[in-house]
Amino acid sequence: MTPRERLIVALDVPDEAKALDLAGRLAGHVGMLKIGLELFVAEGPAVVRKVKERHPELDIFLDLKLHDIPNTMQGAIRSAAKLGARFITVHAGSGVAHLRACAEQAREASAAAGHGELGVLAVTVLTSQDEQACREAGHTRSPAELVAMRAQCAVEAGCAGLVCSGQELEAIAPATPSLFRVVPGIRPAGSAVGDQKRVMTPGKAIAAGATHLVVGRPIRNADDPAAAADAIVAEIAAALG
Ligand SMILES: O=c1ccn([C@@H]2O[C@H](COP(=O)(O)O)[C@@H](O)[C@H]2O)c(=O)[nH]1
Repeated sequence: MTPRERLIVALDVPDEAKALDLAGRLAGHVGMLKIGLELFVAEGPAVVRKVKERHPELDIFLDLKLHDIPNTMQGAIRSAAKLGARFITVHAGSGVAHLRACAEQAREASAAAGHGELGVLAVTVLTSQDEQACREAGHTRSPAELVAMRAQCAVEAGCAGLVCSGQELEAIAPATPSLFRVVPGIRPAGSAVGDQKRVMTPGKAIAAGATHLVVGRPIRNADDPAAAADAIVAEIAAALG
């Protein structure tokens, strides 16, 4: 995988026009585009087809963070496979059986759809949650302990990968050698942290074992998003050595 292929940009914009504009500026500078709740709720699956049609070279990551009964999540996964998405996210907190149902459905549905494999990524603990947020949500374990437990669930369930913060990577990388470790909460030095709580710079996250970085505001809000993406790709390349 090239350094550029490791960079995923979050298209967290309110409509298709803004998504296509940002995708156009970033094509050739990033590896994958992430469509999340804001854009998907506004524009629906049509925006996925439109972005893919304009930029067939860029994979689409559907970050819908499914959290429901297995039958309902499996239906959403069949629909995502028909759209030709590369990744879809599922919350890991519901346990191995739920994750396994999703991972098995993704393999079956992507084989049937013939678009290439849809990988299920298990979201361990949101990077916007710190110790206090986990306590308030009723957990007695720390974010790091929860991430380790849920990473194990992702392995047992046969998920393609997991989502965690850079801060847990060193602990979980040895136990997840064949999984994609997709890391949001990425902040180049000096960038505003915003609502993220467990953050890391691009270089440190790659050095700690991230396979992919997810970056939103530090690229989207830059005066020159393509130049901001290039700087992160250069930091990834330097960390890979
Ligand atoms: O734990 C998670 C899971 C997903 N995300 C998503 O990543 C991007 C991050 O955007 P920034 O603007 O760089 O903070 C965003 O789309 C989130 O929904 C996450 O941040 N943490």
